[in-house]
Amino acid sequence: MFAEVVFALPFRKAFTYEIPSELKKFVKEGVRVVAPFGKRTLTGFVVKISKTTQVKDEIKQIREVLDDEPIFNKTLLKFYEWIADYYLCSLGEALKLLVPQGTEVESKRKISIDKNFVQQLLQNENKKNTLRYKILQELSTREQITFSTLQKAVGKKNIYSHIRNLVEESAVTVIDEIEGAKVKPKKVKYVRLAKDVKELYSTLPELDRRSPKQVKLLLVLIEAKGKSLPAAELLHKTETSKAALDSLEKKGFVEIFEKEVDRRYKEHYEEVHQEFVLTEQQNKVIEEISPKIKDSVFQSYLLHGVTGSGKTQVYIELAKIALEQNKSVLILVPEISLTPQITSRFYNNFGDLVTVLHSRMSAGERFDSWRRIHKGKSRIVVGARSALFAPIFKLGLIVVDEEHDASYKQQDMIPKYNARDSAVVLGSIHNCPVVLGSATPSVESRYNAEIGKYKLLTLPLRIDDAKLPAITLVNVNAERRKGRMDNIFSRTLLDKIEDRLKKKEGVIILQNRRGFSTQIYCEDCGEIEMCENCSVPMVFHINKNIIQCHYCGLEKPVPNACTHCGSINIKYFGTGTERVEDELQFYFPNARISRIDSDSITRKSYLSNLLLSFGKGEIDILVGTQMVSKGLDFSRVTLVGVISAETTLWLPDFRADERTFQLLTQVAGRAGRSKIAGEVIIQTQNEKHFALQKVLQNDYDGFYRREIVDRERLGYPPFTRLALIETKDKSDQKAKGAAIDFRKALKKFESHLKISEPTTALIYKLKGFYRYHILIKSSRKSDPSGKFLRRAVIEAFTEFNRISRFKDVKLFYDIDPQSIM
Ligand SMILES: Nc1ncnc2c1ncn2[C@@H]1O[C@H](COP(=O)(O)OP(=O)(O)OP(=O)(O)O)[C@@H](O)[C@H]1O
Ligand SMILES: [Zn+2]
Repeated sequence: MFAEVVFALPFRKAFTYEIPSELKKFVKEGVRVVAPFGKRTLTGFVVKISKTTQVKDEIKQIREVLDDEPIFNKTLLKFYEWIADYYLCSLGEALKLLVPQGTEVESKRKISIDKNFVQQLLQNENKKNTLRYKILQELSTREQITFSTLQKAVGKKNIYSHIRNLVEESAVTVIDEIEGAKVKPKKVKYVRLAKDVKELYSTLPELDRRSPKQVKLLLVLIEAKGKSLPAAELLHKTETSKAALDSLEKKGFVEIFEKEVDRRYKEHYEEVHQEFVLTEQQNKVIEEISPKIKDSVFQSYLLHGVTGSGKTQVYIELAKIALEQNKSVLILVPEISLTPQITSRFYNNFGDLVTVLHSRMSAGERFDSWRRIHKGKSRIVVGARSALFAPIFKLGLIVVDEEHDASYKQQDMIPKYNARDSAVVLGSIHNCPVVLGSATPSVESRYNAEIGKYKLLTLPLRIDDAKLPAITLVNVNAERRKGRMDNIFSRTLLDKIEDRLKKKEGVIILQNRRGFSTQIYCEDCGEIEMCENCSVPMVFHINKNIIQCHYCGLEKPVPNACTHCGSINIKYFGTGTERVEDELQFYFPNARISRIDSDSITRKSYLSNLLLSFGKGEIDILVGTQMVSKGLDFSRVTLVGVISAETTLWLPDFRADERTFQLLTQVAGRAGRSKIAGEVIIQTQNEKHFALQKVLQNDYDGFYRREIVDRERLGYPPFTRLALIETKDKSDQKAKGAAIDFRKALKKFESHLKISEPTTALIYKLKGFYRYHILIKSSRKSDPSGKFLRRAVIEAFTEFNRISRFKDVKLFYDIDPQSIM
């Protein structure tokens, strides 16, 4: 018997292995196996089993099987094949998304060191600035080191020839050590009585004289009436030592055994459960979708419901229907740790059937959550982007809440998938409806609704007849001329805040930049303080009293003088959330103000506690970045202020207007969600800008109509499909050379595709790497599925590898990029 195995490596083929007879029972399609690969040992996925093989070369054997039960079946495999094909990665790289991190088994190359001998060699070395000397120096201090650690330590990659020499000199040996899974089920020691109580009682008096502590232990266990207790808890409670317990075990009084515990992510945010009579518009939506759940019919819906229209309750009702049908439910939300309210509402309705999956959980919690889903114990999965890959077998409904949110796109790792678009494919494979919900649908989804690919459903009214908030645009330039600006605040906004503080109503202030001031500028030489690894300005953080790069995290002390010319004439520009908080506290010394941004949200309980306090009225004003615009549902918020609408407006990206419209409409939607009317003040220098005008008029459709015309005229999605090619290297010349060569390799596709010349990326240098971009556009008319575009990129890559001197330059493809910066 043979197994076809794929690995999470960039090889687009499967490798054939023999299944040794003792593993025959366990190797099935859909399990993970450990197998030799080249000089290493790796974890791979079995995608096919066959009786015979055409392979003529030597066939290696599978070493180990990791899963008792398959983690994917033929249906699910189709989905991962689609991911690999569409986002241009290997099937193994796609399947890697399915498994929790830290569960793979791999070999690591290690260097085992004869320390004394290496120290001798080091002393005999007379040249002290050679690479060999540096290597010996590193080796002389330890017994073992991995190749990669040594490479990092000496700052060079090409250490192999030196190591080979050292092996010949018998100073070191190279070993391949297999490292087991880092994340495992958690087992805890439990104790229970091994004899019956009567028998025990008769021995107690005797025992009490010699070992009163042991008696104490037994009494607690007797009290537990046959139930087992965790050993740690038992010892703590009785203030006894492990020795006492061990001795009881030896005497046969108790039994100590291991029990697996379920690690659950603890939610800090809780709401009281509420029952509702559904509104007519909610019922209409549910009536439309529920037959599709019952009959297992795929259909994608765009649910366009204004802010506060009760979309969450629609999802909950639909989930109830899926559960009745014995099916599971997947709810995707953007950055789940920011949306504790929706999670809490699902817990309130479905209790233990719910599990969450997100990046703030520990690896162990995620692993246990994954296994609960796999076993079918957790049937409602609420999670961020990566929850799309939860091992759900009987899926009855997929919801993508806030479908317009950019966080659904994986930007950093391969494959760079979009969870929203992939969710639609997943639904078609599982034959279930997919609901994309938003108050501000993405232009692409709205267009898909227009051409009938998605079905459009609407919730045009707010719950309880609440009115959408009244919005005012405040022109800061005009206000400044009238002397009605106090630094970054307009009088208009300050007056409104004062009024709400008096009435004890909640206020939310948005400034979509963190830090205190976002640029440090020298008035003498005109230079801006830049990051040394990235071509972006350093940001001043007053709380930590540092300057920081928001791209690579580099922190430095605040400069006393310009680092270019030494002048002390330095000025701070640009407003971040810290400054907003600081100034607010100055104007309203008695107000209770809290800040929400990625600097302040460091602990997982912080945001939940903060939102609880805000809900109870213990905090008056929340200041934050876009984090405050996402889904917050507090009836006491009656005022929303935006310090500057410009933070997203002038980004050199074709989605800048869309992002601005969405951000402002969403944050405005936090106000007036209940009986008391809400008000929104947006400060801007561009009040005539159409995106802001459409926010003001609360006119999503108007925004869409105008935007879609521009997209068609300029040849952007949804009328074209984009692929962004990025080259990146520590050497500017090499990164540029690779981009030029890749562009040459693309030349023969020019008649069908619009291909830009290589350009420096907008953030030209990032974390020490120089970046070049090529943007490819493929028309939806001539290439509706994008097949031609993908083929062109793959073929160009093969050609590039053949012709280019810059093959070792890092090269990335991004299909449907969210941002082209
Ligand atoms: N049928 C109902 N009757 C009364 N209240 C309801 C009903 N349905 C939902 N609600 C309440 O209305 C409020 C707004 O609903 P929800 O938070 O789901 O809005 P939303 O559509 O998701 O808005 P946003 O897009 O702004 O996040 C919530 O407090 C919710 O509990
Ligand atoms: Zn940087």
